Amino acid sequence: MAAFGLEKRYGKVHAVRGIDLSVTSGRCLGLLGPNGAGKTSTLEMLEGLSPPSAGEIRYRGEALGPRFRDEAGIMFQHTALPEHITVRETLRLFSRLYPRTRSQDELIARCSLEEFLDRDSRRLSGGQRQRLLLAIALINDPSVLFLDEPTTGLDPQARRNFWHLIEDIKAEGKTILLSTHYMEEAYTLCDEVAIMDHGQVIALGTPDALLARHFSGVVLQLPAEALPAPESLSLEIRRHHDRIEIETSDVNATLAKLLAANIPLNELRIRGRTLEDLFLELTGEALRG
Ligand SMILES: Nc1ncnc2c1ncn2[C@@H]1O[C@H](COP(=O)(O)OP(=O)(O)OP(=O)(O)O)[C@@H](O)[C@H]1O
Repeated sequence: MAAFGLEKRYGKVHAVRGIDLSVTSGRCLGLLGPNGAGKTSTLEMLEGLSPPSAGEIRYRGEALGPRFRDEAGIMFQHTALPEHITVRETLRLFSRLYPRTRSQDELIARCSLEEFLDRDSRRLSGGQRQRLLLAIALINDPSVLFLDEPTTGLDPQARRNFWHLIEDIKAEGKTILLSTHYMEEAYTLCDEVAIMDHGQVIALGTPDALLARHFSGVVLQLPAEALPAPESLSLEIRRHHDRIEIETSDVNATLAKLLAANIPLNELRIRGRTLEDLFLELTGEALRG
């Protein structure tokens, strides 16, 4: 699936400003960016639900048509589920909408729905609801699956559980397009990421290649109070509210400087670079969750 010169305008709002994307069959592409970056607008165009203001979209070399609709599955960011019916009945209801469906038992097992099958779908926890919405998106056994911020609002454990389900679905060979503002989610699930900001793609590639292209070295973290006057050390330092971070590609030399200045290192931590750092590097702004 590919898109060229994609744009979306809502009146005066130019939400998507000319982006090119492609995802190969069986791979997972992540659209990553802060609130308002244009991820949902882009996904809705790729899903064939919202006409682009400019640009074109191709699926298996053709414009989006019946074949695409037959082979696509969508998990929306907000979905109203029918009320007063159980999870099992909800699945049955949605199954009737498709000529070809995956077996219910398989869907139930794939999305771990067993324990709440007979519960009213309004009584589900956040994680359970997302698993049901995922099952609904998989009913027609799609080749390409769209997930719009599937774990927003979930607690960390539920988010990780959901990631495992997506990994299993990926292993079935499905193509996945996913939007998220969680860098770790993109890093865990996506073969490629498109980092978006203000309606544009500002970086595109595999997570590791993007990090390697922009960074060398690691980040040393210390509590803010450990370095009362860090400026005097001529190190590359970034201040956060409770800690400072020192970027370095020569850990030995940096540690030697800190030791020479009698900086207490008991609480020193070392971390690698993340997609979060990359966003900060590219835009000068932290990602707003
Ligand atoms: N139907 C609409 N009418 C007018 N403006 C819209 C509409 N949908 C989105 N926008 C605007 O377009 C811009 C991009 O929104 P979009 O929802 O695509 O971003 P997003 O990256 O998905 O954000 P979020 O992470 O909050 O879902 C925002 O400024 C938003 O307010």
